Parts: sequence; C-alpha cells; structure tokens
Amino acid sequence: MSFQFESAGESHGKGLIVFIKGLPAGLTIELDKINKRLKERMSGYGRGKRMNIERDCVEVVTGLRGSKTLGSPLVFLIKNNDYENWSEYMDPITGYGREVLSARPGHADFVGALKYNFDDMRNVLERASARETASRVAAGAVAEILLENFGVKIGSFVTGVGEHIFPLPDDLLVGYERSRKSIFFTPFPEEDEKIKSYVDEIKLKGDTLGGSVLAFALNVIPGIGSYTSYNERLSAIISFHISSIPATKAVEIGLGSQSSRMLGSEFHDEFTTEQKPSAKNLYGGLNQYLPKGIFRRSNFAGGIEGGMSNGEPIIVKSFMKPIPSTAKPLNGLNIRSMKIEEASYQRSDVLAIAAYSVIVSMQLSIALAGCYLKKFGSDNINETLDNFARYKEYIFKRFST
Ligand SMILES: Cc1cc2nc3c(=O)[nH]c(=O)nc-3n(C[C@H](O)[C@H](O)[C@H](O)COP(=O)(O)O)c2cc1C
Ligand SMILES: C=C(O[C@@H]1CC(C(=O)O)=C[C@@H](OP(=O)(O)O)[C@H]1O)C(=O)O
Repeated sequence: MSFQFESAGESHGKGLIVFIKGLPAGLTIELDKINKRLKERMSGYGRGKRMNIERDCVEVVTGLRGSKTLGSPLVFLIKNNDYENWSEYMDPITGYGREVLSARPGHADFVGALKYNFDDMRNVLERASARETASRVAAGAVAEILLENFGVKIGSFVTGVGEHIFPLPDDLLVGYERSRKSIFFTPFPEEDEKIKSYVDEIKLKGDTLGGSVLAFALNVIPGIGSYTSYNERLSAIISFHISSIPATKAVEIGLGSQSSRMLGSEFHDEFTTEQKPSAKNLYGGLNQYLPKGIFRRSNFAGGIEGGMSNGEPIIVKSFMKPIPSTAKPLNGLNIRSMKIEEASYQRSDVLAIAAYSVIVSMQLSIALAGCYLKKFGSDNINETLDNFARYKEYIFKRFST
C-alpha cells in the first residue's frame, strides 16, 4: 500500500509520533509548509485554553537527508507542551492519578473502559482525544506537498457553524483564500462578528457547537481510484479517511444526500459545449482533461464517477457534531458506583470547526496521495513524475484523434 500513515501518542503525554511509509525517494519536504498547516489546525474562534499552551511543529526523527526523502519511513515528533503540567500523572513509568470516573456522553469513555477493562477512563480519553488529529495534519501536509508535484491544489472552508449555514462562494480558490482571513475559516470574514456573538452566547450558556465544511481538490487527473474492487473506489477511500476524524457524523461526495431527492435528468453531469463553473453547479466545467471545447454542465457527482476521479474538482462535504464536553455538564455515569452523576468537565473547546476544516482537507490529501502513488509508482519521485507525464500525454493524444 502506498502512503501508509500511523500515529501514536496520548493527549497529555510527551507528544505525538507520526510514521509515514511508502513515500518516493527524492521528494523535497519543506517543513515550513507542514508547520503552517499545524498552526492553522490550532486556529479558529471557540477553541479552549489548551491551544494557548501548545505550539505545534514537527521535529524530523528519520527519513530525510538534505530535506529530501530517502524512501525509508519518515518519522516526526510533535511535542505536547502541556506534558510539563501533566508529567506526574502521565509519566510512562510512574504516572498515576487524575482519575476520570464519570463517563462523558459523546466520548469514548464508557465503552472504552468496558472494552479494555479500565476502571479509570483517563486511560481511554488520552488516546481518544482529538489531539491525535495534529498527527493527521502533519502527514496530510506531506501528502499535500507530494500532490503539488502533480499540479493538485487542496483546500477547504467552513460552510456552517451550528444553525448558521453559509452560501458557497462562486470561486473555490477565492473562497479558500478568504476563509483563511476569517476567524471561523468561512469564506465570509465580514460575517465574523455576527457568528462570534452567536458562539459567545452559546458559550455563556455552557453549551457547545458543531458545523460543516467543504473540502476540494483541483486538477485531479481522471482515473485516480478504480471501479474494479470495492476497496479501490476513490469515494470509499476518501469517505473512510474523513469519517475517521473524531466528531464526524456525515461525509458527502458532491451534492451528497441532496442527490437522492433529484431526478436523474437534474443530477447527472451532462457533457456540453458551454463552460459555466459556479457554486450553483458545484463548480462543473473546470476539467482540463476533456477534448477541446467540451465541458461538464455541472459537477454534482463531486468529481467522482465509478469510483474514479473524472477530472472535475473533487468536492467533499463533512459534518461535525457539537463538542461533547459541555461546561454545563450533561448526565454521565460513574463507572464505580454505577450511579448517574454530572459528567467530568475541566476545560474544552466550544467550537472547533476551523481546525476540523484543516483536518478534513489534510485527510483528503492523504487519501489522494495514496491513490496517486498506486497509479504512478513510489520508488523515486522522478520516475513517478515521468509515469504521470506519460499518462497525461496519452490522455491528450486520445482526444486529438
Ligand atoms: C479539532 C477537534 C477538537 C476537538 N475538541 C474537543 C474538545 O475540546 N472537547 C471535547 O469534548 N471534544 C472535542 N472534540 C471531539 C471529541 O474528540 C470526539 O467527539 C470524541 O473523541 C468522541 O469521538 P466521536 O465523536 O468520533 O464519537 C474535538 C474534535 C476535533 C476534531
Ligand atoms: C489538544 C487538542 O484538542 C483537544 C481535544 C479534546 C478532545 O476531547 O478531543 C479535548 C481538549 O483537550 P484538553 O482536555 O487538554 O483541553 C482539546 O484541547 C488539540 O486539538 O491539539
């Protein structure tokens, strides 16, 4: 399998280990690009006090020489600054105390304690915590660097915060750039004050919020993924990568659930001679890999047909549930007394949708990077890119005959 990624680490332990296998040798890795994404993941209005403590960045442990990959496993360490405050409880040899006995609804606590036979749910929450998503973003940023070599551009923005739903921007890239100027990562920074008051109001009530994001990949060449086996379908690979992000409750490709309410004649992306990409047709018509003068009327399929990229932008929407730890605690279950009591609460995010937006786009990068390497090889980057160039040339030759 190409682009294998593993992570290790507890939320308040020493740090996170990121292990990436299957990268071609000779790929230049700019650490700045990885650290930029890590910083973005820590941003956004609504996050808790933990984000004031951490300064996420990668330390390279193995796999690079002179900033180029060696083809061997690439391993990063992301330190947890908060470990300093937790070493007494989290030391791998002597750590003890700060038990969590009241299972928090919406968390892994209760079933984790049952499954692994713990009587302290700290042993569960330390790994179940979304702290782990920093490692996904580090690996995803490497995948993004790889994809840049194929001309692929990845991005995302927030499309909803609680009950506030935003219209899609008419230009994906403009929307993406503008989203990085918003404290909520929406394409509408001018709406920030309104949403800020809403989040403040929810926070005052001791409650929390979720939201939704749209992630995209532009210039993906047709034929990534395959219809030949269930586990090679690009839609399945992308959905798996994104739905594995904590707090994800739905992933949609293209128009997603809306498609079920449409007629075949309305939904399917007809071929046409007119190019009209817009938010309304989900950016259909941006495909560089069609015969000259031929376009798609729409991109409701989100760039995937038959489990393969079709050259239109890949569009994925993902939905995050409200943060489960609420300052006004929900009823939990004490796993020793078996009595219902207020769930444990110390500190928490009220909203983490901006971070989620970054994580979704980085998981999309990992999903695509694996499929690109499967198609074009993964021993040496020049060989991989030669194979890519040959395939591209073959496609254009087919259209000219
Ligand atoms: C970026 C991010 C930050 C999160 N921050 C918190 C948090 O501060 N407090 C909390 O209770 N849950 C937080 N969550 C959600 C929980 O980690 C998640 O809901 C929980 O582990 C249970 O997993 P599940 O929602 O996938 O069932 C966060 C999730 C993400 C993606
Ligand atoms: C640490 C991160 O997110 C954490 C995810 C999280 C949870 O329960 O998922 C709970 C909070 O941790 P703490 O209890 O230490 O405040 C968040 O801060 C991070 O994103 O880096």
